[in-house]
Amino acid sequence: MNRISTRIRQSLRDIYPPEELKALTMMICCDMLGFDPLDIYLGKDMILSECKERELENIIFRLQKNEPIQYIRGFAVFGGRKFKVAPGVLIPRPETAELVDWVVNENPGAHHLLDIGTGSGCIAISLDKRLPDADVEAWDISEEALAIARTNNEELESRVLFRQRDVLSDDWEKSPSFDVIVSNPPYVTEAEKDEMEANVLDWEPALALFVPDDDPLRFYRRIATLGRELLLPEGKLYFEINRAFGREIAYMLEMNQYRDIRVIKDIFGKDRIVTANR
Ligand SMILES: C[S@@+](CC[C@H](N)C(=O)[O-])C[C@H]1O[C@@H](n2cnc3c(N)ncnc32)[C@H](O)[C@@H]1O
Repeated sequence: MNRISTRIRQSLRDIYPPEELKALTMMICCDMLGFDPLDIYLGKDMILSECKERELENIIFRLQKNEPIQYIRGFAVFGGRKFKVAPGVLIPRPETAELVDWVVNENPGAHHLLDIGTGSGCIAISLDKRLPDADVEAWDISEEALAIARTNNEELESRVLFRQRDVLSDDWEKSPSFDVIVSNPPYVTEAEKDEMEANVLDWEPALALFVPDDDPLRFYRRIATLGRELLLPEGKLYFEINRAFGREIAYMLEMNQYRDIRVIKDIFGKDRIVTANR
């Protein structure tokens, strides 16, 4: 191992598990400092310029404070595209890319789609890119998240219409116009905080993550009600869910007269997506 890799690993070994640290070290050396991966594998020693030295110091300092590497780099890769991210917005997760795949594969002819709680815009923009004949609209309550989503919209040359909207409020006109409503709303209960890693808890926005313990389905129930007004007769709902609530969400949808309700597992075998027809 060269001196730089050794320094990174020694500075961070108390915070990150060995496998994650190995991947982080490679990412810092190759993607962020610009070294050749082969040189790293061969343990070749490298000299850092003064500027790169300062950059490395800064990266290590921020990682020691548990800041997610995606915030340090300023972007996350989602569905093969680079999305700008910063502490005001949730870092897109691989499970959510599966949600996009389900929507695209099952609705190739959809004309009008809505993403509720868009965050970085990862779902809405991916849908816009993969369904080029469709119009995609996306809502979020957070001005900070919307500013990042709009930057991503521009940089990725997509045409999503972003709106600031509180989905829990009821102060706008509604008429059925959407073929699909998709949402990855806040779904982590306050009780689950104890099991969460510091890099999520200390850095990602609470507004994007948490729901009260006594009302974990609040966003799903609200969107199910809205869906009855906003979806066209054959329209569909797609939710990313907390794996603990698949059955409850399916039951709630049944009570709201939805049909063909399915609970779908993610790549890790956990209940992760619920879909239903209006
Ligand atoms: C779990 S994040 C999902 C972000 C993004 N869609 C993704 O999958 O990475 C939930 C999003 O819902 C937004 N949100 C929270 N409360 C909301 C509300 N009342 N109305 C609209 N959006 C809300 C948050 O700002 C956050 O961006």
